[in-house]
Amino acid sequence: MSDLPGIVVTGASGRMGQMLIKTVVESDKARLVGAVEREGHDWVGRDVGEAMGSVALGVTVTDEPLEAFSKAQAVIDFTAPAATLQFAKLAAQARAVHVIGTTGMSDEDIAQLEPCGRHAVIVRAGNMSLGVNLLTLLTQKVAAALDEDFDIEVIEYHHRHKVDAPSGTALMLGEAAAAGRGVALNDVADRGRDGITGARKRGDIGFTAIRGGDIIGEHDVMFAADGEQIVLRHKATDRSLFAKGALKAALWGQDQKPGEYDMLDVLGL
Ligand SMILES: NC(=O)c1ccc[n+]([C@@H]2O[C@H](COP(=O)([O-])OP(=O)(O)OC[C@H]3O[C@@H](n4cnc5c(N)ncnc54)[C@H](O)[C@@H]3O)[C@@H](O)[C@H]2O)c1
Ligand SMILES: O=C(O)C1=N[C@H](C(=O)O)CCC1
Repeated sequence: MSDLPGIVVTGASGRMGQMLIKTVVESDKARLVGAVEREGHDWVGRDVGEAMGSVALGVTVTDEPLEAFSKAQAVIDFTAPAATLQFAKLAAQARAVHVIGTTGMSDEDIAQLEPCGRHAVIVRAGNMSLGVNLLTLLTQKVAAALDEDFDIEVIEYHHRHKVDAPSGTALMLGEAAAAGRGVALNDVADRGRDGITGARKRGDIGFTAIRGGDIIGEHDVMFAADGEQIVLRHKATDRSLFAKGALKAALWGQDQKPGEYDMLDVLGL
């Protein structure tokens, strides 16, 4: 039996779930020990490789997360907020590193992770890519250098299936811009304009969400003043980017003390 860290992937049939399974199986630094789907899903009870239309991997998809987590060193979880909250408690119980890529979590949801982080390592980020995490630092720097003559707008573009807005990445970038300005994002965020909105309020950080086709994920941070604009942009062209970042976080988490971390910690940025 290999002593490589054992990984469970939740939401195994999802866009990210399948990409994560492929990434773990192809890695020589980890092994796949479990695949979890929701109760009633037609993949439950099937070999996950075969369910993905490929060769058998010897891992049967289960709807019993605790049983799967107890055999693992890490859980990689890109699912939905309610599932992630349940998985956080179970990963803490199993003392497994919990890598959370799920977005759309409310402030109340995020607060519920705190007790879990006392027992296990949690790494959570709305975007696991090096490029976006670097972009948060650049955004903070540019926002700090410019005054409120520059309106800040975060524009995000995603595929037609995405269910949450603004994207987790857009919120990370908004937080970074707010930090650069020395304000709390919740005090200045302008989300979802419609109708007679009135003119833009000075100092607001706006969010625009575009949904269509198969766009993997694109983000612009626009600083717009009279006579000039600066646009910082990240474009993801392959979902494996997020899966590779998540696996990196799961491995990094093996050597950390219980607590809540983000990708800046993992990447040492
Ligand atoms: N942080 C990042 O880098 C990053 C990158 C891409 C996507 N995401 C986020 O990951 C999440 C998933 O995205 P997706 O495109 O793969 O969505 P998806 O809808 O394709 O997959 C979600 C999967 O979760 C499963 N699921 C839901 N509830 C479950 C439960 N209780 N138990 C087990 N499985 C459950 C669903 O059945 C589905 O297979 C979204 O929140 C998305 O925004 C984050
Ligand atoms: O496909 C998605 O959904 C993505 N979600 C993340 C977000 O909300 O920012 C990262 C990009 C892809």
